[in-house]
Amino acid sequence: MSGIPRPESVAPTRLERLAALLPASLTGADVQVTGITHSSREVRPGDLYAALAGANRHGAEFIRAAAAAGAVAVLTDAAGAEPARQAGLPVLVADDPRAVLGAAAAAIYGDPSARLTMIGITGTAGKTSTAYLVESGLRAAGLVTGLIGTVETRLGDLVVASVRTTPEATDLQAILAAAAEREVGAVVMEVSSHALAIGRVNGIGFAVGGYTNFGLDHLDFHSGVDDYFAAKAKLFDGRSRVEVLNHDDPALRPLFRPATVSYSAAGSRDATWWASDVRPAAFGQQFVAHGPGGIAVEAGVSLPGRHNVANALLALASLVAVGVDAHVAARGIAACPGVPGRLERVDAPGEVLGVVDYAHKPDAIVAALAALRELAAGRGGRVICLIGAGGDRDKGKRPLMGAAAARGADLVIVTDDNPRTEDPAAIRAAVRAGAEEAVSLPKPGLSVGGAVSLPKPGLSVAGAAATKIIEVAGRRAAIDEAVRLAGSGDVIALLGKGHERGQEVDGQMLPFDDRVELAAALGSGS
Ligand SMILES: CC(=O)N[C@H]1[C@@H](OP(=O)(O)OP(=O)(O)OC[C@H]2O[C@@H](n3ccc(=O)[nH]c3=O)[C@H](O)[C@@H]2O)O[C@H](CO)[C@@H](O)[C@@H]1O[C@H](C)C(=O)N[C@@H](C)C(=O)N[C@H](CCC(=O)O)C(=O)O
Ligand SMILES: Nc1ncnc2c1ncn2[C@@H]1O[C@H](COP(=O)(O)OP(=O)(O)OP(=O)(O)O)[C@@H](O)[C@H]1O
Ligand SMILES: N[C@H](CCC[C@H](N)C(=O)O)C(=O)O
Repeated sequence: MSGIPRPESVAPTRLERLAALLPASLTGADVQVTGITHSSREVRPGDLYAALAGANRHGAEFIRAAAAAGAVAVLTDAAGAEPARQAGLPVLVADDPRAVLGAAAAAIYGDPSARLTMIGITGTAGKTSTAYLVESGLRAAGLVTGLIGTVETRLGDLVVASVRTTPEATDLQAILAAAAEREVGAVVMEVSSHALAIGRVNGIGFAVGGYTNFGLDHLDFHSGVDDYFAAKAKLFDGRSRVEVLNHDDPALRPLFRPATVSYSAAGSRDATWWASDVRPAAFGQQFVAHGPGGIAVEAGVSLPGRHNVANALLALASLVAVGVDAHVAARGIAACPGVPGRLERVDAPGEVLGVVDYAHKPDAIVAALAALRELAAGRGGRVICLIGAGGDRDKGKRPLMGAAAARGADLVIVTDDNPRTEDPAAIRAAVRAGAEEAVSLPKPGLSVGGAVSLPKPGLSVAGAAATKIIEVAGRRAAIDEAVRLAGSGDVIALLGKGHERGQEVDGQMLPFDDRVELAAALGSGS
């Protein structure tokens, strides 16, 4: 079992009711169900098992296993109906069961999102960071909070590791019902493009939908950039009462409407919320947030980089939209101690600053390195960047990631990041090719803050003449090499793995935490 929380008590729902609601046709007895899952491995007694057609298998193959585990009925498509009948279970047949899964789960768990203030955050980069800042603001307002995202799921004091960024509809509705049981008042959740595309958040009305930015990612899942954009746009199809969009990202323009709340870290006064007087404060930053009616709030964020001013403004605008006082919200955001694996400082002695960041796509690399370059400049040091790309994922982004690293760092060490089933040397070669191409071209100015300048796929990227590029096989060896090459004042940035605790090689998850490895290497002086 995955450990995804379920509610303690659930009022039984009759299949006839679900059949009328979804709609679906019922064959067999009108039994009652007390839970729902899409995975035979997660079935609990009394569950409705949703047997879905997948990219690899049809869930109908697992109906007998689900029945053995205690499933009392099946929700499926026409192809799954016969296997369900053969297993002796009543069956609900819907044209597209995945599309109605959210509605079914919401009905079974008593429509929990209607009892919660829901804040959904989408965007290519910044969802996790913004969600933590929102949660901190909600807490400052005295609410019991829920947070659902890539790193973890938190319901009040309960913390469980997340399986993915946005849970499947069945799991999500169970988590929300458990949240409501635990007196949670407001939930902030990351909404991935996968989730919107396959309907994981169907059945949820959001008080706020927030959008960080649109860049290059997940073209292994989406058929193209337009499809990726259309998936994210679904959060703004009427399901979010207030829509908060990044004014600085021109890609979001098509989604702007008269009632849109916008924010600008670049300080555009055309935005509803805009930042001025951005200044460094220890590792983080302070700024003034200007909002509707001429309000000006002293604000801060404990993380560096203009992109984190953008994340903080989005958090502030979202909090105000759900009724939190702007000053309270700003205090809460500033009090957030940091986000696991997002520009996270490594605790180690010495004159080298070690930072771990989850940047694993081009614009995140641009943003992270821009933030660290400012810090390095203040320390009179260089930026040493360690970068790899994940195996069995979008191959198109690899050279662009290499190029972004070369443009933002003084020294790039190309190494491995979850090679999965691929040849690590071939992945490194693709990343390195992009980095080397960038080095051969003139270095451009970098712009950050939503409108991160991002090389377009297929086009040449502007360069980084003075940057040195080396390749080291094996992440541990690469970290040791980074520490060996670092001098006083330098910043070592390990990009790509952030909060991850494993390195996936050939189907095996080997324990590996960048934060632990870098601290050890810095501590021993490698
Ligand atoms: C691309 C994608 O989203 N795929 C999802 C899809 O998988 P699929 O269609 O391939 O399913 P399948 O493996 O063919 O199996 C078919 C059905 O049989 C069921 N099954 C399968 C085996 C078994 O023993 N018992 C069983 O019941 C499965 O649960 C599934 O419902 O349906 C499954 C559930 O029905 C999801 O678990 C699965 O997410 C996969 C695991 C996944 O990795 N998704 C990632 C890419 C994802 O969602 N990422 C986003 C974004 C992250 C980011 O921003 O970086 C996220 O929100 O995490
Ligand atoms: N607003 C932003 N604009 C550009 N880059 C950002 C922004 N916020 C964070 N980043 C960068 O992207 C990385 C991932 O950030 P975060 O986890 O907050 O985003 P995410 O959207 O949840 O990412 P993912 O989908 O990869 O889980 C960070 O480590 C940082 O380098
Ligand atoms: N949710 C993302 C995370 C990628 C992180 C990076 N370390 C990699 O392995 O590419 C994925 O699974 O594609």
